Amino acid sequence: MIEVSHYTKRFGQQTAVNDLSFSVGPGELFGLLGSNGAGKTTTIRALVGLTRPTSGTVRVAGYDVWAQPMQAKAAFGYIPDRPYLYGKLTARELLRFVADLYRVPNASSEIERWLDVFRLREYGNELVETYSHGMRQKVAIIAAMLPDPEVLIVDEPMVGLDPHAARQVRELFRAHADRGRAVLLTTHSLPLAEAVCDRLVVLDRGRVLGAGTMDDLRAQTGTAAGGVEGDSLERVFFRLLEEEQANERAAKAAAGAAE
Ligand SMILES: Nc1ncnc2c1ncn2[C@@H]1O[C@H](COP(=O)(O)OP(=O)(O)OP(=O)(O)O)[C@@H](O)[C@H]1O
Repeated sequence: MIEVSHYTKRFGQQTAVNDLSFSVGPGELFGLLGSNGAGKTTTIRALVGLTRPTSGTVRVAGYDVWAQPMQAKAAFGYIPDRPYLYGKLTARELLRFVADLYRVPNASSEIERWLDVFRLREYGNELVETYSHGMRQKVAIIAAMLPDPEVLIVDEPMVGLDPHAARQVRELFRAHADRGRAVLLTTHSLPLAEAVCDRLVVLDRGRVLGAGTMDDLRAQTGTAAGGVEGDSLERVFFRLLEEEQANERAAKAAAGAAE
């Protein structure tokens, strides 16, 4: 349902993402991890049609996001890390607007159900500009979920959410995937990624350091083979970064010796 094939994005001289390929199928919750500046948001922006790949292709629900933007955009919901919401609308008005755009069946009752889920019903007639950061985040999540999208694309979902809402959202994404949808999320929360993701890609400075299930990553970093089965994603993540740094030092030393 999501296919990223040899995606590369350059900004001037800088390569933000280099030859990234992965796919996310129905029923899968997929995590894109990496340090600051790794290329996560750049990848997400390509998937939702906000930035054009320098090379490679990105497809959502079978549609090339750049060649068939209307079809692709109808198939996914997007929760950005900094959502833009029309502040002069109330939450109900904004959600009604989204429901009309996507022709959501039983829109009124669906909107009320979602406002209930996030305990926003009593604030539903307040202007969004009066909302706290977390409340806006919840409205952005509802707006993406209302059309029940085949593909859900989420950039840093938990920022600003209280612990109760964060748990709800985690369960919501898992349940969405379990209903045969595809969910792609980026996060800095390794415990979150470990708890909900079926497969992961770890990026660093635009390159893939590791990819696969938790077991694949453990095998790749030698932590399972070394008898430390059950190693946390945090350990695996740091191991991948350490290995990358060691490889770079070795390459530099080899280059120095050759001069
Ligand atoms: N519009 C742009 N112009 C120039 N460089 C950019 C642009 N957008 C992103 N970059 C660069 O691309 C690289 C990857 O950035 P990106 O925002 O994708 O990282 P990220 O993994 O989402 O990081 P973070 O965890 O900090 O959000 C960074 O070095 C960033 O400076």
